[in-house]
Amino acid sequence: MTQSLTITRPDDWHLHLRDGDMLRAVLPETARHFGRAIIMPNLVPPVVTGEQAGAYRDRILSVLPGDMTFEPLMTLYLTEDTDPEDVAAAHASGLVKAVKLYPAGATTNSASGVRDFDKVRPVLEKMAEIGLPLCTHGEVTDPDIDIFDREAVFIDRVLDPIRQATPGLRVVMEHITTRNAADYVRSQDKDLGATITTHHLIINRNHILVGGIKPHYYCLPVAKREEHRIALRAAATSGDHRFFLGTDSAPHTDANKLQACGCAGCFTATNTMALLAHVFEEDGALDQLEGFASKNGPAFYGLPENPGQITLVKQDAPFAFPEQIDTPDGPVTVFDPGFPVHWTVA
Ligand SMILES: NC(=O)N[C@@H](CC(=O)O)C(=O)O
Ligand SMILES: [Zn+2]
Ligand SMILES: [Zn+2]
Repeated sequence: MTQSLTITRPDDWHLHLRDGDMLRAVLPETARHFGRAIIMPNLVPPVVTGEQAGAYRDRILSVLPGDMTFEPLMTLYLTEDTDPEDVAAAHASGLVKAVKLYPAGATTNSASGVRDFDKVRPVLEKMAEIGLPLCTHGEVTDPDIDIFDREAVFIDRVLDPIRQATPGLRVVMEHITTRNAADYVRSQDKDLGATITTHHLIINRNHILVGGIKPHYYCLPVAKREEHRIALRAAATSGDHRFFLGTDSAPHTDANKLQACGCAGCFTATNTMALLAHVFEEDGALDQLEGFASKNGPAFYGLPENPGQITLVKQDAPFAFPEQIDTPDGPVTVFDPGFPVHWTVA
């Protein structure tokens, strides 16, 4: 029996498109289903100024296939040298929709990130004044802190102090992976939201480590215990408008994933909407999928919802997604949930 679900065209509030050949190869995977995406600025070198964000936006649009519509929502990479006036001008022109905080060394291409949070105080104050959201990679980098605790410690040591010191600053906790993060979001009555990835709704740390190491499940923040995955599922499917989809689809070639020191990132752009339909149905919450993927994000960012719709269809036979996307740099493996998926986007 075929079942179908039509929802407002979704957006992706946390996406890595990279640049050059990789950008050209992965952009259609997102633009096929999503109307817009918040584009992460962690290129090499990073997208720091408004001028750089404008040039990157042009490069994205120049490789968008002619039969697709897609709006890249640009972000700036926060450094200790970021100029508050440049940020304000990039926001005022409509180009930039958020500023991204990477603690230096926390993740892929974060070397130019922030070490001394006092140095970015003037930028944060300007952002609070003009209503420009801060997106955070919320992990401390202190070598003494266990990697599985780095998100929870970030909330206590960095995020909450920043928010207390900067009233009115709007923050999106990106790719949350713990019950602690979901609870923190729920405990705050304004100016705070969180994105949740597709893969963190599906895998826990056992999937990475049991029965042999699975590099394609390795991303940052690393997946945590099962109780945290369950807490994320509860948050995503609850209808609470503070939680919305940010896939963190992060393409790396297989050559860069499958080596002694492999890159962090799961590539989920291709099958995210099908996987989410599976997950939300499993939790008896298909009616909440549209809020999570298509409504809560625009509401947080103060943007209209997308005009179009997509239809998800459930078939009797499992749908075979491509295992890899070919790029001139080499293949990129598509996230494999490890179970048959009967949903697909019509
Ligand atoms: N999530 C990841 O594991 N990787 C991201 C960086 C990030 O979002 O932290 C990437 O750029 O590859
Ligand atoms: Zn991150
Ligand atoms: Zn990311």
